[in-house]
Amino acid sequence: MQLVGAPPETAHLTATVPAISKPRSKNVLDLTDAAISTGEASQPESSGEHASQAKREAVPSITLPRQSSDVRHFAMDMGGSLVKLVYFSPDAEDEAADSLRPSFIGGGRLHFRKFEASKIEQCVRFIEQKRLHLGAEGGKAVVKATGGGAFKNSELFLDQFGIQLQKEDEMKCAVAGANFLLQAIRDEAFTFTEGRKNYVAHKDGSHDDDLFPYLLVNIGSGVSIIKVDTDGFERVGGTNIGGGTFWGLCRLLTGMRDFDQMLACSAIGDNSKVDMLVGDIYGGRDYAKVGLSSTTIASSFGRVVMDGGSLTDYNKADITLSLLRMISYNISHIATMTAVKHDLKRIYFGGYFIRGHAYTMNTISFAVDYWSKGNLRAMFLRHEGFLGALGAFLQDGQAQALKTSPLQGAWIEKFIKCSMPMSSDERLEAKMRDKAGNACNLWGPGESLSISSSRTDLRKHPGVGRAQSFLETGPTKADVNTTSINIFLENHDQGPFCDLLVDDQSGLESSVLDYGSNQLLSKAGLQVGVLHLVPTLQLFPLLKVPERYEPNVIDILEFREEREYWLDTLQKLNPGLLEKAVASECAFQGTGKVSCSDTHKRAKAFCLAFSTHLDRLRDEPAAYGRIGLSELLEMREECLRAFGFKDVYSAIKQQENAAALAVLPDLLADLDVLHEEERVLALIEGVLAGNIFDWGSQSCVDLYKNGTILEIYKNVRSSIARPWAVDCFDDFREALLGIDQQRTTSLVGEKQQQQDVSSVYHSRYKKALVFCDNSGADVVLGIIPFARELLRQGTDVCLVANSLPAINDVTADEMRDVLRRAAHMCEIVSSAIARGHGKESGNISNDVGKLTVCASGSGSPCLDFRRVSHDLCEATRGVDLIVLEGMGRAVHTNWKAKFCCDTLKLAMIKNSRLAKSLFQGKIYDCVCMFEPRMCDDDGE
Ligand SMILES: Nc1ncnc2c1ncn2[C@@H]1O[C@H](COP(=O)(O)OP(=O)(O)O)[C@@H](O)[C@H]1O
Ligand SMILES: CC(C)(COP(=O)(O)O)[C@@H](O)C(=O)NCCC(=O)O
Ligand SMILES: [Mn+2]
Repeated sequence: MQLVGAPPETAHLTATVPAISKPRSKNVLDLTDAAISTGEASQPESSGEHASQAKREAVPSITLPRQSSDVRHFAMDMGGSLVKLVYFSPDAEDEAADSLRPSFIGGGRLHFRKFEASKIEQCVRFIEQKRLHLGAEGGKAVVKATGGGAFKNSELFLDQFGIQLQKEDEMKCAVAGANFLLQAIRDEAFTFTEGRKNYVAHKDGSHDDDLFPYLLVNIGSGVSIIKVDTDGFERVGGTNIGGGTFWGLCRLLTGMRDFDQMLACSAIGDNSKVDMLVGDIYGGRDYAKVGLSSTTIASSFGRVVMDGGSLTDYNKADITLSLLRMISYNISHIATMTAVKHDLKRIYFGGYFIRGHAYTMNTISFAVDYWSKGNLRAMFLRHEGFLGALGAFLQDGQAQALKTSPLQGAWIEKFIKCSMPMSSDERLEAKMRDKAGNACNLWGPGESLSISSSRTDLRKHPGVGRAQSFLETGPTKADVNTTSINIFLENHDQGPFCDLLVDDQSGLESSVLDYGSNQLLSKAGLQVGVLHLVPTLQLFPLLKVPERYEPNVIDILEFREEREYWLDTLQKLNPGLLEKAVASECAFQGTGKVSCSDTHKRAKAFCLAFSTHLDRLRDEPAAYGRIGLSELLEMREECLRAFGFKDVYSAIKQQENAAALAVLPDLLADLDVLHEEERVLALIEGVLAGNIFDWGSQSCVDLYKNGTILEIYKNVRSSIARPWAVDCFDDFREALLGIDQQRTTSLVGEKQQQQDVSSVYHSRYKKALVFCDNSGADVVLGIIPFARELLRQGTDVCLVANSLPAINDVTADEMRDVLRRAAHMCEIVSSAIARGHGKESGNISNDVGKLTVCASGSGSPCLDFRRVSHDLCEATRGVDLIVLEGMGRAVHTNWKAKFCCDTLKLAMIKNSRLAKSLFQGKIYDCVCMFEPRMCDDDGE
């Protein structure tokens, strides 16, 4: 093989168009592609008491990937009970992330915090610590503020920071926040019935009739009831009996001060001890004539007088529950009547009172259904408490940008879990506080920590939450109740019992368990009720019906068995992954760079965090929104990254690439002597055989114990016989080769004779996007020869690979490297690369297509076409063939996806259950699915 035309080492293989930068003034936020995330990963925190307190109160942050980094903004909603703060942090500060994800530069996140209004000094200190008060280039930050506190605290902010709060109307802000969330954030709204969240699909704001008009019931200290329409809003009602009423009365009657403690306490209450029920009045009977059952509350707290009781006679839990029901029912009643009066069909409940609390939401849902006679369903918002603060934030000049930016597809959610990456040993000290508030090590010398579940406190609270300790011996679990509860942890080495406060419903609140400055257990570990999202990219332009696109083939939310199978499967893969994660860094031991004990701890922490998410999903499948297997697999990668594991399979990928590259020239020579028709088959077989190298599948990992990659490849290669489980090969060959004059002649004339390959036929495709899967034999011996054939026949080829590592998938950078090396072995590849750079090179004719590489924007083994890189979207120009390779990209996701051009899906199925459920097949079956273009405007 002649070696010509290898591009210079520095050359880039991508022929992507530079990102289109939108005109943007300094103080205008660019909301394009915004999304939500709770990740603290990009937020190195100061470790002070207040900072960590505030951190525990985080809710999902919203990512604005297109925001320029010189804007500093924050906004506040200063209510009667709570001060809500929304602030923006540019991603550019996060150097680690920058180096990893070039396409996300210029992004940022909106973070959410709350403070008690009576403790405004905590909020001030937080702002100081975060340096939020400092504007761009040493100037002052722009601060929008709403709520009464904006007036009340005006001087405080002027004195402290020299900041003049820019006051905004409270109703306007609540509405702006709600509209924004409902239109732009996927899975923001949900109904809640019998403990189950059902997300409400809006058509991403593109169809206003889907959303407007609606009634917004904001339950803060008091309640505002607002009618919202496309062109404005009106406060049509309200009630003074609100969240503040509950908080205040409960405090008076029970002595408790903490709102969440109150909610937790109510969980074990029995309101019939305090409330007068219909049955109490009717001698145990129903009042059937008007449809009241004997158990209906006739009079909240009415029983007290009946019993002649005084405060000390009543249990705190009973009082609390009675209060919670009284207030929730009352608000729901008024809200429903208001909706009916204004003929509104949609009713959303917001405000911090709801607190993501299951009982509150169940009560409201029941009451709305009851009073509307089944005509209305209560809907809730994930960012319930932050409508006003978010709305205030959006008042800052950027509201215009929001109105003009095309929302559809711009704000798409994705979930990440975990806390920020840990680098220092100090951070690795998992800390928790004992009863006296002193920090004690979670990992003691013997690392033996257990949850003593014998405590009656735990038994009393049947619950949905779950606490876990992570030990050498495996996790110990204890059930906890629905909000905060003391779990007594016994640290054998350290002695003391420790309190672990678990918050499960909303994930907003505190845990006394802290992982360094990192709150491993509260955020990453016990991750409760919070959706984590990462930057949104763009909708892939070649999707046939974007509105109906659903990446996942299996619905793990709907089907319990499927869900449990995949949760178990991922759980079982954890120990092997932990081993690989450790090996990926400990191999470098001795260079002084990585401490192995640090690595071990992070690996264990990763396992704990990820397993905890899996457990959480077992208990509450919709906890993180409508997620599928693709999101689970991605969550695993995000978790690894968050615990500092950048590329667990890096060494393996390099070895496999080298081994495969060593035999590439021979393979190419073998292929070149084949007749074109046989060659196309051999090439597809090669792709399918190469796809067996998947370190994410347990069966494959077991297989690798029995041979080298080349042995395995050869074996598989020789046993890949047609017909495959799904076999559209003939159609593809037909589509590729076409029946042109030249080919017909050659077939008729000299069928058996070997030919000068480059002149036999011309591919019918102008440009192919090939979505590649794994490193090693897969890309080198499967994809490269296939792509080379297309190139030789004049098709331009863009090889699309991950932006970030995921299992052993090839990344775009690795792809460039592999191609550079392949170019030394093959003239076609080197010429095609040069042509991809706009150069002519070598003595190959201009018939050779252009070869480019493009990063997909993904860091997952699957692919969600709702959010791919801008570069990829640009690369779709002129594409008439899409090739999706691998189980993750072509089967788990996109099996049913239809595109506006011919599509070839190639994969080996490395999971028995999947093979069975898709086509009654078995493990290692292959699929070669070919789907001709699906456009309505067919016919050129
Ligand atoms: N951690 C908490 N501390 C205090 N109140 C809380 C907490 N969580 C929820 N609440 C409830 O939320 C109410 C405040 O809701 P919010 O929407 O912030 O209204 P406001 O703007 O009037 O302060 C409180 O009166 C209380 O009922
Ligand atoms: C993560 C994967 C989708 C990657 O497959 P690929 O795209 O490389 O073909 C696959 O390894 C998988 O589904 N694993 C599930 C676990 C198992 O079968 O053991
Ligand atoms: Mn893969």
